[in-house]
Amino acid sequence: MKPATIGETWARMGSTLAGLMFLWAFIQQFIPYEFRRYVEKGINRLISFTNPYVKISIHEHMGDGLKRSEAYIAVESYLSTNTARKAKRLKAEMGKNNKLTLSMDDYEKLTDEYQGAKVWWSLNKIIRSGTGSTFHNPEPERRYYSLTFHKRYRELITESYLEHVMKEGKAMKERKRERKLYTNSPGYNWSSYKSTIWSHIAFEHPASFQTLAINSKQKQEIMDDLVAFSNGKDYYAKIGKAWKRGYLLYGPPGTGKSTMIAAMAKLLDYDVYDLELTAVKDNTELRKLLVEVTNKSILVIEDIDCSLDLTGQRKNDKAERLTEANVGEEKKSNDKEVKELKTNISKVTLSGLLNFIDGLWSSCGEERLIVFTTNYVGKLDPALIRRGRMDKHIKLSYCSFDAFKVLAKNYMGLESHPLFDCIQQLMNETKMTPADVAENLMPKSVCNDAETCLLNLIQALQEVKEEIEGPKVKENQEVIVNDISAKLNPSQTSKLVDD
Ligand SMILES: Nc1ncnc2c1ncn2[C@@H]1O[C@H](COP(=O)(O)OP(=O)(O)OP(=O)(O)O)[C@@H](O)[C@H]1O
Ligand SMILES: [Mg+2]
Repeated sequence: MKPATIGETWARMGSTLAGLMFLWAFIQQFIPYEFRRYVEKGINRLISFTNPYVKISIHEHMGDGLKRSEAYIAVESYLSTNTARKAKRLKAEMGKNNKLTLSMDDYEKLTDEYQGAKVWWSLNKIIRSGTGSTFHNPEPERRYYSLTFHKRYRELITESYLEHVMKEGKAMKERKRERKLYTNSPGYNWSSYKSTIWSHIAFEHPASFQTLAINSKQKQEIMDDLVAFSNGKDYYAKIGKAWKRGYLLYGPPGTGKSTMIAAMAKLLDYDVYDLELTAVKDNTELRKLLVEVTNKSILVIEDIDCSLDLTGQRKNDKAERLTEANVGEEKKSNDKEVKELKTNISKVTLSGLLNFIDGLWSSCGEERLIVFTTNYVGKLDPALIRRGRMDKHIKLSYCSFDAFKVLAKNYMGLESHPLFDCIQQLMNETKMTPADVAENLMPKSVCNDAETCLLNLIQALQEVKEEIEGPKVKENQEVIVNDISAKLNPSQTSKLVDD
């Protein structure tokens, strides 16, 4: 008799195993559970002994289940390039620049080849039943990728292919990354199987350092500082400091503090975490939030003077007043309000915040900027803003002529105009925020041209000056403006005076 080939032997063993499995499936319903488990274990051992394939699982959530595993995310990105070409069932999601990104659908399989070795990837999920699911909180699903390959490639796959997948996947993720704006919104559902306690949207703010209207020297200095920080990994390691930097932006409302944060995020391609401190219950919750902040990000606390002590203090004061007035008819409603006020007071303390910015917790994660904004720098506790915590203090002030030129270029495409001299003179004598200047430069109707916008601005500047110095200024200024206007456009000569 002719000896069987290796292929035939495998085929025979496979069909015998399949027959045994079928038989087992039929008889197991008549066998007690304990015994069934024992037999199943034996069958699995037998299969793994005869099966020449190795399987590696990469789960989406590891350990405490809060954070998505980096390995899973890298595999997801790595496979996404193959997915569009090879997979038959795909999932589509809106990605960067409103482009659809495709990824494998659940239970789909893909093949890949690496240095002559063929591997199979599949996306599977485990559904945890019995956790009391509802319509709004469905059963939690745990996804995982399975990688299958022949055991003769074990070394190649575990030592080289997986490293290649991680490296390529991370690089692809970086290329496709879209910036995100995170918030710890108070109405957020803190369900245990959400992957993060922050909620986010895509961050597509149009502001950049090119459009930011501040003194050009100050702008260059800030940009250089930011770029040096983002390239400073080795430097921070050398000096033994956590790779983070604090910025305090202060100045009157409408001087561009929030706009600058958007410009910083665009320059460095960082995510923004907008921390609403008053919505954080206590220091423990603060720590939880901060541990979740990813690298390459800006953690922002806006209006820091209103966020911490002061708000808590004001609420405390009101609660105390209401408690004192607890007599007669009002007692019941006051009691309710006191209770509400007391439960809503954030128990985050200054020391809790400082501990995070500067203490041991500050070293978790790297390449992070922390930005505080305030209108009243004098109200802040000096401990909070001392150098080392807030390394760079940036004052944003009223609109200078230099800053006005940036706005004129952004809003009207103008680099020079005869009216600029008059505006420069007025700007030296008055104070107007960039937000107000920008508003005056916006056309108020479709037929408004650049010159009308500039005249509007001059009028607004005159009004501000008049408030400071009295009406005599206006008369003098009108003469100057009308002279220029008459030269520019005789038909509009008396526009300002008529207005
Ligand atoms: N320096 C600036 N450069 C360009 N635009 C500016 C600047 N300052 C203000 N603006 C414009 O004014 C608007 C308000 O500015 P922004 O919100 O950045 O001010 P802010 O300093 O954060 O104010 P607040 O203290 O009230 O939060 C922005 O939408 C922006 O268009
Ligand atoms: Mg702001």
